[in-house]
Amino acid sequence: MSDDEKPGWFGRLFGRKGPEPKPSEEAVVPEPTSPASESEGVPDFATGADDVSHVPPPVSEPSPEDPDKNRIPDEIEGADLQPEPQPPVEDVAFEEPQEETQELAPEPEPEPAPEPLPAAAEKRGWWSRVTGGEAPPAEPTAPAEADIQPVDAAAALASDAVQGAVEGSEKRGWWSRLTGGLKRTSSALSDRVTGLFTKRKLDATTLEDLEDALIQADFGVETATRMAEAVGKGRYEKGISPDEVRAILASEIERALEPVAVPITLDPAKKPYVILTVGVNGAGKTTTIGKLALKFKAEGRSVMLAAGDTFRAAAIEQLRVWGERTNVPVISRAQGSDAAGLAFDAFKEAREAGTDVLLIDTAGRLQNKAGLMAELEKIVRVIRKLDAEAPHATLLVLDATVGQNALSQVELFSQAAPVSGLVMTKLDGTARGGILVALAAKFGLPVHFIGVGEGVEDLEPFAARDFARAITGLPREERA
Ligand SMILES: Nc1nc2c(ncn2[C@@H]2O[C@H](COP(=O)(O)OP(=O)(O)OP(=O)(O)O)[C@@H](O)[C@H]2O)c(=O)[nH]1
Repeated sequence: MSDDEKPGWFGRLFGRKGPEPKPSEEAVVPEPTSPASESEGVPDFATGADDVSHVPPPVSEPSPEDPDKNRIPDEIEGADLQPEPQPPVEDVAFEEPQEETQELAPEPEPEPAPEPLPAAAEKRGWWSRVTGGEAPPAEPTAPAEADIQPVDAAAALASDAVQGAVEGSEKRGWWSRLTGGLKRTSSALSDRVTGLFTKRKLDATTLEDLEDALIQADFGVETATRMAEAVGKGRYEKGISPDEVRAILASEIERALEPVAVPITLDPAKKPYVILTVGVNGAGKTTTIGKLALKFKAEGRSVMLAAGDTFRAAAIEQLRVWGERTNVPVISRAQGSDAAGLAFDAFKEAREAGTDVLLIDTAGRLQNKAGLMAELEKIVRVIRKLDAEAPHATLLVLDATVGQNALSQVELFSQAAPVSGLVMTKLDGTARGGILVALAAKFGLPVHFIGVGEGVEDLEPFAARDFARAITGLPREERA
């Protein structure tokens, strides 16, 4: 289909979306009032990349009547990297850690008392299918060490969050969780498709409206255009049912996502296999680490956690509670300690204990963005003193509710750490789950896991076909 056959297609596409838009994906995609989607409230983690020059800022055109009307409030823009009213990190200076492991003080009384692993932990099968590896022998016991200062209210909150994640998992299958989690996106999309294609002949206006719906779901302009064109191909002035449209969209989405649906593969020769997790605060790093720890353990792998978000006491405590609940040792130090030194010590300890997987948490917020990036670079540099190939995987955890801002977060974090794959959380909290497709189109980074809820079973390996069908409201199709 040529542009001549679609009068007003691109004119409308680019002309209506802003006064002076550029013909690029980011310039055209509107963010209604904030970097996050309209439905998510006011996340304080919605940015993290305001100095990435080639990524345009979210829509912030002043209104002629009220210049402040569309201004992005300071508390949203860049808030994840603003100072916190916490004691400052003491040692941001690059003091490389010495070989000696620091003495760790006795661990405080665990609070609350750890509970047995949920049934999910005993479930096997999916992880084997994904990792393909043989389950290693039983876990050697490594000492749980910590010198965390007691954190009262924060600890209680963190414990509640972990408790909710563990207990909030009703016994439902993944497909049901996935479709439930993607409901907001799929309903919005499906309603538009039904409205547009019921008893109507397919014309340019209908396709433009479809394209708008896809853009609103954060698929990105390029992908939305391609998908709308696929629907229109050879069908002008003919009838097409909403289900046919959904099927075409699903197949386009699957095609775009198939190359990035790559499972994380743990190399058993690397002991420990070091996984660094990065991302802005609130994206779900700590929760993801806890859920992954549970999954790895369920496969019989031994796991150790490193509480590398030394900036926030609550983050340390949250990881400690995850460690208790999953019966996994957590290496931590007092708030404000050097995160790179902690990562180094944890690596050494995991190696000495013969641990299979070391999951390192990191801060998502520091006193400023440069500090955050410097800390990540330092962690990577320091653990490479023990193994030049470490970290063996660096997972960037992205919160789907930040919408197009996820694109700039990938660019920002990739500058500081060797991001090897993505985990997208909170797809249940947005009607704009198409962001995953936009990310795939732009970066082609492997998407290892997606999260569709707070429960431990709400994080699963990413499968392109299931996602494509769930997001378009189609029933599951079993592969032959
Ligand atoms: N609805 C929903 N909530 C999620 C999902 N993943 C994580 N969360 C919740 O998001 C919140 C933040 O998660 P954390 O794991 O604390 O995020 P973080 O990136 O470690 O944040 P900091 O510790 O602040 O750096 C918690 O309440 C989680 O339960 C998801 O897929 N869906």
